[in-house]
Amino acid sequence: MINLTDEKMDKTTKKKKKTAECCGYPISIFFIVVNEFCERFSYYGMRAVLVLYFRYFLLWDDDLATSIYHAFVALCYLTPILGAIIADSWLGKFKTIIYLSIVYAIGQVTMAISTIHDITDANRDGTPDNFTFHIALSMLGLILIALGTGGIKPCVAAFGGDQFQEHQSRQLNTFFSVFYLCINAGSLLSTLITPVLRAQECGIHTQQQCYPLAFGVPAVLMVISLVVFIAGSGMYVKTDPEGNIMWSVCKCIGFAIKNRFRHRSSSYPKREHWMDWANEKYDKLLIAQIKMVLKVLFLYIPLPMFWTLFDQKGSRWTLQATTMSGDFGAFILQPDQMQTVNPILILTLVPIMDRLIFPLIQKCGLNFSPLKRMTVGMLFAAMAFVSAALVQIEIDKTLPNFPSSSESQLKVVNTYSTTLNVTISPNEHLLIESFGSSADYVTFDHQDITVSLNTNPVITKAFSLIKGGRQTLIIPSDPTVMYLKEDVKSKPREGKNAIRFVNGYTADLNITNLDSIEPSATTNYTLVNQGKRDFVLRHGEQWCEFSRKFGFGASYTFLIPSTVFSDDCESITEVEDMKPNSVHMALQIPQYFLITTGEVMFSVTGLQFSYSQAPKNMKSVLQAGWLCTNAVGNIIVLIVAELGKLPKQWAEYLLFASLLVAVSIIFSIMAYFYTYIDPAEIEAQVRKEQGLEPEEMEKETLEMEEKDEDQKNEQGVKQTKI
Ligand SMILES: C[C@H](N)C(=O)N1CCC[C@H]1C(=O)O
Repeated sequence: MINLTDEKMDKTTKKKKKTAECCGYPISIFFIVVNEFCERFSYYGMRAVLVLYFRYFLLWDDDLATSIYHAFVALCYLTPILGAIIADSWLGKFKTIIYLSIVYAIGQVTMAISTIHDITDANRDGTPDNFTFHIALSMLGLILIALGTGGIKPCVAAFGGDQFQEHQSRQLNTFFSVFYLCINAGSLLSTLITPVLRAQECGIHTQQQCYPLAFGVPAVLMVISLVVFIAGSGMYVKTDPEGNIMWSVCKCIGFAIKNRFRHRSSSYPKREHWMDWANEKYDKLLIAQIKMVLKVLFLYIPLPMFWTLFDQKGSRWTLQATTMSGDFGAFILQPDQMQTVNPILILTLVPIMDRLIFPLIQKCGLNFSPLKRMTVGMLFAAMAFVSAALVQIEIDKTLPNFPSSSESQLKVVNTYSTTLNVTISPNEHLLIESFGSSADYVTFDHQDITVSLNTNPVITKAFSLIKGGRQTLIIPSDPTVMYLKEDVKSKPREGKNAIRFVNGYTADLNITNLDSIEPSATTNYTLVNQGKRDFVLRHGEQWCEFSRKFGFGASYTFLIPSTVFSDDCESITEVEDMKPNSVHMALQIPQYFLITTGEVMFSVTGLQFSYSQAPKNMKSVLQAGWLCTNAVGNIIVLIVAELGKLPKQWAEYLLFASLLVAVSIIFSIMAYFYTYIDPAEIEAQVRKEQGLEPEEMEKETLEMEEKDEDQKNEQGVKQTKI
């Protein structure tokens, strides 16, 4: 009885139901943040191994793999619109989260199943026999995941916000910070764990990289996320949707435009806002709510530019890291692991900003409003790209001088028994000792060359070089069969090292992990990771072991002499085709620090702002609008990647930085004209203007709800708590 009265009291005063609290916070938010942690673990964990799955399981090329990856990410940030419409117009946030989480979990399970190679590996050779099956299943899984993750994302944040009372605005802000911390804790753990799971070997018939485990664990986390959310069910404040609000919004906007057009003559008096042209037909409250949403959405127009820079962490910055050294002494960092610096910094910067920096700024009497924070956040991101450009300039100083598209480069390797005088027409003369090479590549601006060796008799041979390519002229023990071998002309991917062997031994050789190599032949490049690597050379019963410590991003040709077994591999000569990376990855930390500081100011604030400025019945819609800025940012990255790059990478970084500075200036001007609103206050004011005094409103609401309750009780329908 008492409970019912409390509930009615809450409803009449238009306040939300008070839920159980702990330290001033509703207990229900515990379930929401744990749910978000598990969901983000699931999402980022799956994302961490997705490109590798495309590349090495489905055997797609780099371009297709990265394009599909970015398209998937963009889709994940477009589907929030769908989720928001379902939540605000039809099911309400609670049910939308549950139903779409089920879709999401099914998607993750489908994805995990699609990675089991044994399903179609009838001949048991370790590779799937029916790629179409795996591609179709994984695409279905990805579509379900995008629908799920995007669909619930605007609802979870807004649903969390709904748990707070009007007087809890300080706690509400802290909630959004904690929410962001959970996102990043989930992201950090999963991006560390899933690549390790992927590197395990598993399988029924043959042992392969364990993609099913790497995708299976995120699937389990998604199920846990759903269970945790349902567990909190009894404690949530659940606001019901107010009919098909999106349809009403569209009709109202359409009518306002049509009506304005009909009355375009100057004889009609102007109206304050173009939406006021809907006054004739639509409720003033709906018009006021649409005005609030449109005002914020208009402000969002410049925001995708921030995400365009932010999302390049995973692409351009990771590529930059592949040209750097990740040797930190106590540990080795791989180029793609550098990305984990972002969530690590979020976990430290959010509390520092919230507890120290923002209160300090406030104490100094400065008004650091949300929109100012977002502008400063953009400027930090621009500075991050200036820092990336400076690092790039340092890297460029250490990079080899690669040929331009009209040039060709040539190096000479001599495995003949004596020193040779090599003349390359018209006027290149090189003296190359036995089992040695020319000091560096010689650059030609023409392709046709003639090579002469000072053997007796003189050997002369004509070659055509590859335009824009790098090649090595291999002179074997029989110089008459000298030949060209193509070299790598960019830094090997992922910071690996490209190595190959020239067989100067008189018979076939077997080398660990390589095919058998004939006398005088040269193997193709093999990529090896940083660190000490051992190779065993074998011919029949004879063998010797050869060890080499590798850095990052180098390329070597190893020359095997005929004496290789008699001196226990000691006489193998190393020719350095490309120097290892020398600029340290630690130099990327300032740019990560700057972009993450920018993210805290921009993204956490944007999340809070989108919630606080939205009318009650359109909270998810505005969250979706906010997430869409991220989708558009990703699409711009895709377009930029397709259009190609500026000739100098540092110039491209500076271009992006300048664009973001320009955009942040535009945004600050727009923000200057924006007046912060209290949507609840505006709604109450409009109601008052409509002639409903607060007491009358309360009475009317109470009467309506009582009638509603009686009807439901009569029908034996279980009462939903609001
Ligand atoms: C991992 C990022 N630091 C991050 O938290 N996000 C990037 C896009 C928005 C946000 C997220 O919700 O994942």
